Amino acid sequence: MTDNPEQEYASEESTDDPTTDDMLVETDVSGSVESSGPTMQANTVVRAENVDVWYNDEQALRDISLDIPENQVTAMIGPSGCGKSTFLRCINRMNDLIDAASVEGDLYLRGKNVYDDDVDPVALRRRVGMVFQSANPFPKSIYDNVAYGLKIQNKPGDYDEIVEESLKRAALWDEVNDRLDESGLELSGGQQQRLCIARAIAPDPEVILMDEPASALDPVATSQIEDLISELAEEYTVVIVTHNMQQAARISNRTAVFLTGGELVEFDDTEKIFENPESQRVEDYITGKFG
Ligand SMILES: Nc1ncnc2c1ncn2[C@@H]1O[C@H](COP(=O)(O)OP(=O)(O)OP(=O)(O)O)[C@@H](O)[C@H]1O
Repeated sequence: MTDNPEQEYASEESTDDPTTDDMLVETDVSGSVESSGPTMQANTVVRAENVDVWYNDEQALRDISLDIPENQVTAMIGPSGCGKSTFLRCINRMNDLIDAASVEGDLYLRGKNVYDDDVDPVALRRRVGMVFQSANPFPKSIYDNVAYGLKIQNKPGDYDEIVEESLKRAALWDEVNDRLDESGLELSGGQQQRLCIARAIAPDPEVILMDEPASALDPVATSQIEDLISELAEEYTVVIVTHNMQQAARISNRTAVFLTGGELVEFDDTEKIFENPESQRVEDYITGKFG
């Protein structure tokens, strides 16, 4: 346990030794839409129902309910401290790694409640990949950064092929294919972030969570990441937290607006949120009157 879930997540990934039980639970987590939860639209991948999160006595999220659709980019926006990252971390149970955090309510991945006792969070996180604000490649070669998750899971398959395909999908292959043995730490910031995206893609997750993935990058690298996110949504369901409203407007299909107090105030098509929001508070936020 730690106050730094990002660090814990990386070390957990790197030391994981999958068991047969993990694999069983993995099958459950990826089960059919009808598996054990509520009936939901066929294109709903993640459903939150009445989710509350506390850090000790402080409530960070209040009664959050929303459906995240498949093969789309869903953006989470809102002022600092309104709970966007906390919500993202509910989806792959990263909040389990924070001692002070407690989660109530239901969070389904394809109809299976990820907080059920029989769900192994490590198996869940193979299904729900994550990319963080600051690129965090392992101190290993470019190749090993991408292949590492496969190796520790003993995943069958042609690793060379998977590494190449993942780097291509992350729009990095052309820049690194002649130096796969070099350290991932020698890449530029934008390349490191694309390497982390390739690492997240390699185990073939269903959902990719991105927590401000471009906020530490220059405009050119940011634009590359934005293009990449739109392409990724053809294959994966992407959920992105961003402080940058223009970025949400550019790349997302749906936008959730969280406001101070951990409330989800509006969730709708991105165009509707930015052009004609229902809530005055959302309009004030979008137009920069506060936040
Ligand atoms: N590890 C933690 N321990 C205690 N409180 C926390 C922790 N992480 C977040 N919080 C609190 O929970 C609330 C929501 O934080 P969170 O980081 O989810 O918001 P956010 O909208 O993502 O903010 P930002 O945009 O600044 O990243 C804040 O009040 C924050 O102080």
